[in-house]
Amino acid sequence: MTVPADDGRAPARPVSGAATTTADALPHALDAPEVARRLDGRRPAVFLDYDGVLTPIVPRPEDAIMTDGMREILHSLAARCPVCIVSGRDRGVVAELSGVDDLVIAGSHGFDIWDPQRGAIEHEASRGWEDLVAEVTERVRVAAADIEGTQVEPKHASVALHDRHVAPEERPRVAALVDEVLAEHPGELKVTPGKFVHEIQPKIDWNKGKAVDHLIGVLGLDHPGPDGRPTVPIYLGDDITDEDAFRALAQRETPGLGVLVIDPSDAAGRETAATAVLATVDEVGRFLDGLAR
Ligand SMILES: O=P(O)(O)OC[C@H]1O[C@H](O[C@H]2O[C@H](CO)[C@@H](O)[C@H](O)[C@H]2O)[C@H](O)[C@@H](O)[C@@H]1O
Repeated sequence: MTVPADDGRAPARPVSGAATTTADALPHALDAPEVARRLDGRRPAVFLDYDGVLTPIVPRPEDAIMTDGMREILHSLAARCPVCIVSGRDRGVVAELSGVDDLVIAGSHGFDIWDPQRGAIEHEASRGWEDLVAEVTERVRVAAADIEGTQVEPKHASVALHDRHVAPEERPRVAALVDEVLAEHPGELKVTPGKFVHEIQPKIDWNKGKAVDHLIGVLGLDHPGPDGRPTVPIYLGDDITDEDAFRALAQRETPGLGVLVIDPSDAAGRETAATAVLATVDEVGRFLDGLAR
């Protein structure tokens, strides 16, 4: 078991509680008998990460625009089963970049959940951290201005400090800034890892996994669907933060299905609680298209 460091930095590998393996040992979701077996006779409820799953990773966050084709696949799937997007981004940004405003979106790593039918979905971590996040966002914005190439993304319940365009030799300065900010707020903040991004969040026991479990309860997805078939939750994600959701599904009484989207060349080094893998956003489209039929 890897225990989180006490400085708020997330562990590099998933904390146990669900069995993990390296991604190169997992079957491919498009032809895995295990996936077919778990879906057989069941209605899927599909939870989807955004960046790296519904859109490829691109150099600038604002350019991750979902294709019309993926939007059609999502709508066709949503006509047959529940579909929710669960993103580290703000939900308004997800709606704008995806062009989707009629699905449940859990934004800000699941802190901010909106259902077009029910409105805001409240939970135990819905509020109480606003002043802290505003203060930290301003602190990071001012300090990062001195480090060329950084991009600060203010968000509803966190601030993302991107360093993709920072010279490699300057990146330790970005990490040092994050450490400084954490040290200024002992016990109040955590930083979750991402792809060339440090996500500084309130240190609250809430994450994508808790959000998915909460949604399953609120949306009644732990009961059979209208056609009487039992529901099986499926989560597709690519990041370390998505491991919380894979674990949450693996630990359910009737386990759900986690699908890790990962370039095969990175798979040997990635420990995961997922059940199967896909390699690209195109394969995600084919997998969802198959579920939609
Ligand atoms: O949970 P997600 O929906 O996967 O969001 C994770 C973060 O994605 C975005 O950053 C990442 O994707 C960008 C676009 O491809 C890329 O330029 C960046 O380097 C990546 O870190 C987003 O900007 C973050 O706010 C999300 O938390």
